[in-house]
Amino acid sequence: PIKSYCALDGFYEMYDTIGSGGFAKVKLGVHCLTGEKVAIKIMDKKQLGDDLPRIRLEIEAMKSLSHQNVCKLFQVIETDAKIFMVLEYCPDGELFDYIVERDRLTEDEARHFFRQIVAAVAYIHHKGFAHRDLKPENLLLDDDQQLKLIDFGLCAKPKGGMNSHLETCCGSPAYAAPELISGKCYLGSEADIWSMGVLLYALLCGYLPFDDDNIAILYRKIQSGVYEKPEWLSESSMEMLDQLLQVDPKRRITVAQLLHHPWVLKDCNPSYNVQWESIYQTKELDDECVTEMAVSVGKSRKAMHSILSDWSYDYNTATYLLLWKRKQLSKSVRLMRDQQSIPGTPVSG
Ligand SMILES: Cn1cc(Br)cc1C(=O)Nc1[nH]nc2c1CN(C(=O)N[C@H](CN1CCCC1)c1ccccc1)C21CC1
Repeated sequence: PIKSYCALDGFYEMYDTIGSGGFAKVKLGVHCLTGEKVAIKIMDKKQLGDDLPRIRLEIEAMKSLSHQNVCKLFQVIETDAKIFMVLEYCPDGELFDYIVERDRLTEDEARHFFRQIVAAVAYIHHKGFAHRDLKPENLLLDDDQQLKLIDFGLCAKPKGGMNSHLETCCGSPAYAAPELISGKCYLGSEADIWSMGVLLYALLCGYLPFDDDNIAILYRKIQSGVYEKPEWLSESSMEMLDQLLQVDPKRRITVAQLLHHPWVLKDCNPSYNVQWESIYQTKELDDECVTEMAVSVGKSRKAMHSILSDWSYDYNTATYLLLWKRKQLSKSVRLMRDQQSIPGTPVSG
């Protein structure tokens, strides 16, 4: 462990910084009770300034999201000066770097990733959220080529549901939908679909469909909807891109149609519908995990069950979710036992 933060002492061991953005940095951490690696996003409240509400929004959004392709929030720690978000660690970094290293992906590999992006977006839309900043930098790889969507700081949960319009122009210009950059009211879901088109183009081509150093020219290119179609694109890929990159949002494909689009489902066994449903039933707690936690602190299962049912995103929530993640990966559902607390256990070494 390197630098320690007293708020984390004894709960997490801190290691090096793996990412730093404007007002935050992300450090690799280890959750002491399970030994699982986590990514801890550390924000200084003073530096955040009036960005603080964005972080509150990101935290509330991530608390309600539990999906195999959405980066999981395990715990939130707030001190006078800082906010710590304990998040899922993705050891293989950003999809952005994965594409750059390979120039571009084959159609099959692009489809493998695009399917997961469709699943994640369908799920967050179903939960009433639009991400509004979909790009390869916000998609991380875990150690078995599974994508995890991150950075919900710009997401929107429209008051009137997913069919009510938004105004704020935000996100990264090259991925922004025409209606969003022309200052019109827009539907977050439709803007996300456009960004998925830009994302799919980046996967298949290795560069952006609309690009220019001059922002005004970039906007004109986006609003024209005209983009180059390199010769390595198949007919079906071009058709898929056309349906995503429709300038008129009403003519753009919807996420529901994407879920059973032939290009998305190609070479899939028929039963495999894109798993947009979350494989996590966050509601009922896993008995084996609850029991292991109860035993390790000498509480009854009933007492531990009611503590965990509050979902207070404290250390107990993190311990439960990390144990549960281990169980999903058929790893042992065991906690590090504090040697001293069990009488008669010889303290090793
Ligand atoms: C880059 N990298 C290389 C390896 Br190997 C692992 C990683 C890595 O970052 N893994 C990782 N696991 N979990 C996370 C990360 C990074 N990460 C992030 O949240 N990373 C974002 C990256 N954004 C993309 C565009 C702007 C910033 C970030 C946000 C604020 C400050 C710093 C970084 C989380 C916590 C969710």
